[in-house]
Amino acid sequence: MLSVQQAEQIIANSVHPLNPERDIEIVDLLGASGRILAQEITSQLDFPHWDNSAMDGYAVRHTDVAGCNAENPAILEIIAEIPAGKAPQKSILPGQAARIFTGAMMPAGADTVVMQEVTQREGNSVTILSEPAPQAFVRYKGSFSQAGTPLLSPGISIGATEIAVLASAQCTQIPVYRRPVVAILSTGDELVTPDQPLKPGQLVDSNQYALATLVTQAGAIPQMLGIIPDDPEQLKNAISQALESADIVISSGGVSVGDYDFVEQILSSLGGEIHFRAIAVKPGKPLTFASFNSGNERSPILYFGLPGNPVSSLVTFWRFVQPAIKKMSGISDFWQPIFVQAKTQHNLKSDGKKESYFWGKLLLVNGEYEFTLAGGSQSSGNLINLAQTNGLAVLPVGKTLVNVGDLVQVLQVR
Ligand SMILES: Nc1nc2c(c(=O)[nH]1)N[C@H]1C(S)=C(S)[C@@H](COP(=O)(O)OP(=O)(O)OC[C@H]3O[C@@H](n4cnc5c(N)ncnc54)[C@H](O)[C@@H]3O)O[C@H]1N2
Ligand code: MOO
Ligand SMILES: [Mg+2]
Repeated sequence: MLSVQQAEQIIANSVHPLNPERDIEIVDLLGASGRILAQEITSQLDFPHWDNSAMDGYAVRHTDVAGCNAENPAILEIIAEIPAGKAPQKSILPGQAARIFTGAMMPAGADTVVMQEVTQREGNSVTILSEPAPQAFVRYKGSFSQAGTPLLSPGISIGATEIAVLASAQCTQIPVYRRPVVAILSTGDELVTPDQPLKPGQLVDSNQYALATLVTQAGAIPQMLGIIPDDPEQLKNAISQALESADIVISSGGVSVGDYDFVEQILSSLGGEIHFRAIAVKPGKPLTFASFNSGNERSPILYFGLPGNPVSSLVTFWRFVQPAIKKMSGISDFWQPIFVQAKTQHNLKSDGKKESYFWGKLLLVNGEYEFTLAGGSQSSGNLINLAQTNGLAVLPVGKTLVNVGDLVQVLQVR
């Protein structure tokens, strides 16, 4: 059977990131939050835009205050007052100073700011009681970034700090990648929507809602196609409809070896290339991955047939689908799953034949991660104790036991 790492590689090789020319949208500043930048941002502005003061105080010529102290102060004539937002009108000549405030433009002639706390003011003169360092408290034009220098690179995720840079650069129409569209369908005759009363043998379709939530969190647009019965004709129609409009299609259920598991045969009959239909992972063994060449300008459409068991479908989503969505979305870094090392608070046991995932809580305790196994059943059919978990501890193939207090790799989820 294929290893998790082989499956991961096959998926990564099949993902085509969105096209930075074709797959872009223009959004406004606040609309850029959480989006992926598609083009480099430069500015014709220097940062700071002009020499300005970092303190409330006095703009002086350093040569006028060199060597001064409380016993031997420098006394200067104040010839101007420069608040923030006003251009200075006068140059500072020897023996002169300007009253200046934080953020205000430095006047010509001055090269240093003396903070107000080491001065005494009397009418139009100021006494400097302590020598400042040359150029103290001046933020020089272009010293943070010069005009024409790239400010933001394509492929980054846009958050508050990037929005601050875009606003400062007066960039209000921002080219971002469109969000990938991910179609989601649930298969199973036993499934009903959450608002329907249950008849014997029926079960609520929880996967569709959990997967739609995770798709949104991954930065894509979920297209919920509902519950499709275990009927080859209806399933075929639903999947071919999903392939029309989506970049990625996710189904849950119908990928095992039962008489009502039709997903693989339908993918083949629709011309999909099946890359694998089982991997050595627990839970999630029957994960099925296929791609469809759309023939035209579009990149291949990826199909993930997730196992129906609720935990299996979420574990395989976190481990395999989420990185694929992120890589497709145009992000250049940080699309890979994040693993941390944690000290386990419980023994973790596996038969060593498959890479095994255990769900629980990852907590930072005194700067070190601890993993606490979720209480109750670790059955892939038990979604109840998956709530409020945020980590999946991983035992690789060949590892049958991790003892309490030993380190284990944990995949961060949520
Ligand atoms: N003879 C074998 N049987 C099974 C094997 C095997 O190797 N040999 N593998 C088991 C494993 S492991 C898994 S995982 C499941 C995968 O089954 P399917 O993907 O075919 O899924 P279904 O049979 O349709 O459903 C399985 C289970 O999950 C429930 N389910 C399905 N969809 C949803 C949904 N949208 N929301 C909530 N729950 C759902 C369904 O009712 C079943 O209980 O196969 C094993 N069998
Ligand atoms: O893979 Mo199944 O997911 O073990 O229940
Ligand atoms: Mg089945």
